Amino acid sequence: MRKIYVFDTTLRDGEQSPGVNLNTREKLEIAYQLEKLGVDRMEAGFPAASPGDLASVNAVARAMKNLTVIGLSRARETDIDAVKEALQGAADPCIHLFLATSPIHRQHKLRMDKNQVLETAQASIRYAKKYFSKVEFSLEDAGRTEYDFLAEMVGMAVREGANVINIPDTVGYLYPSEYGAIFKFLKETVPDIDRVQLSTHCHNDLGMATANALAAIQNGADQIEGTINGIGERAGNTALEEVAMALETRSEFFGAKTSLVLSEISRTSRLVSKLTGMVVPGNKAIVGANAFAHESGIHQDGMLKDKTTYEIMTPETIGLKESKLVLGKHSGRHAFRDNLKELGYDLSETELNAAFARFKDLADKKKEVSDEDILALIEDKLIDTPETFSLQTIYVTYGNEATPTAKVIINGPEAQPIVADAEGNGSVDAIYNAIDKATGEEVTLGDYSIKAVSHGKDAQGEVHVVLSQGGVAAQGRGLSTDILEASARAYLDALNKLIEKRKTAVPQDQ
Ligand SMILES: CC(=O)SCCNC(=O)CCNC(=O)[C@H](O)C(C)(C)COP(=O)(O)OP(=O)(O)OC[C@H]1O[C@@H](n2cnc3c(N)ncnc32)[C@H](O)[C@@H]1OP(=O)(O)O
Ligand SMILES: CC(C)C(=O)C(=O)O
Ligand SMILES: [Mg+2]
Repeated sequence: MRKIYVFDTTLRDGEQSPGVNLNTREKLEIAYQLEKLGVDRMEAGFPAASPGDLASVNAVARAMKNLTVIGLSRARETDIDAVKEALQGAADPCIHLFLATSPIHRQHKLRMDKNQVLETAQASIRYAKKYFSKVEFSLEDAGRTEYDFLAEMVGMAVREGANVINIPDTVGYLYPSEYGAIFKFLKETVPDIDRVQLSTHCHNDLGMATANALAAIQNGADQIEGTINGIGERAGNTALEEVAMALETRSEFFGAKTSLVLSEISRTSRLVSKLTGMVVPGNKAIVGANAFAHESGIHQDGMLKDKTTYEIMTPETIGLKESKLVLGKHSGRHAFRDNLKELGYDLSETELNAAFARFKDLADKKKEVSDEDILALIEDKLIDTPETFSLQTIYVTYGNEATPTAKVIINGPEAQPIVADAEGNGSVDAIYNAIDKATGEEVTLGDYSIKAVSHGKDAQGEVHVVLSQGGVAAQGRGLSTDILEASARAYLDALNKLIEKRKTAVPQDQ
């Protein structure tokens, strides 16, 4: 299996993400985690950018004992001097020089012709070689550079003694077959190309950064440059975790592997997200919250029968505990039953069907149904009290400067539903006054409490009430994604229990 070297640039190109600014302490924290992840090379920053960046690169350089620490530099002596200063104390220092080679960059940005670019690059490699035994040279915007000029520049860098030559698709422009072809061309054309390592560095402007990096590997690249979570300039860089897992999962296809400690991927991703403030989208490959989560019934059924039906890699590989079967409106009975079993409930087929119907009702209202939601649904119905009164509908009118009013439609012992309306001190009070009117029951509200039983804006609210009547008290519980509905349900639940207690009460001896 061919080894692909991992060059992490989270601390340099990753930090170039708009809005991201890492201080020395944060850079060090990420660096230690990248070391655990097993990256071979780490670009710690761009020392000429600012005194702060120089200091951070130096702190990282001194801290890392088992890997190469790299500082970025333009093709300028002052930048190279800054890298020299920043990498003092590094166990294995390397300078990364770059100069753009494409016609667009030559003409508009550098305002240099081909010769000037060649000579500037050559002079900078020569200068850097005086101080560094390891030099990487990057042809910025190589992806949009003429083939013959690429070969000329790479040939020069090989002769000048660069150790690694990087061929970036700086603006994420190329299609994998085009990008791969450049590596093939250089391998076949440039004399002594085997004396250097070729490196891939891709950006994700058209969403092809990972595919392009893999195409480069297929065509002879020895090193992959990228960032954790794919952060970086504009749409970001190649996500290292994606390439590492593609090589791992399709090893027979690529015949190449990184030596990353894959089980550290998830932890590294979380840390980088936390410290950079760049949230990982739920659907992000490998490290997104949904990457190992399944919501639809047919997929969940497949997963329960055999995980390979819907997972091409295991969550354990990247350091996660397990896959998730998320219960939601697309889930089916298999996953629902499995979830109930995990929660300690083994329901009969009839009970399961009834519970499943209630679950689907709830799932229509909520994005995700949590274990707490399921428990609340099941336990509420396991202790079944006959319902003398049940809620059909409530309407509430509320305004902070108006008296709240409520109208309720209640199913009672008669065939015809009962309609009543009332005012109150607040919305809940108005609902309870309307229920009293509808049921004709006189009860006293002893206690009222409310809590959320799951999380988020669409959490279920659970209301507890205690009602009393003639010295007899009963508790009621109501559950809904709406707290006013939960309040009404709790009141009716307690009322039904009071009525049951009244029916079964042993008459007192006179
Ligand atoms: C593809 C990449 O990711 S490259 C890395 C990009 N990262 C960064 O730019 C972050 C750090 N950069 C900075 O802090 C600043 O740009 C500095 C300190 C490096 C330079 O700042 P300034 O001196 O004010 O120059 P400014 O950034 O405005 O312009 C860049 C200059 O560098 C030149 N330049 C650009 N690339 C190179 C290069 N590889 N080699 C030599 N000169 C270069 C530009 O032509 C321009 O030169 P000019 O001033 O003669 O027109
Ligand atoms: C500095 C170079 C390698 C770069 O980041 C790019 O070309 O994208
Ligand atoms: Mg880049």
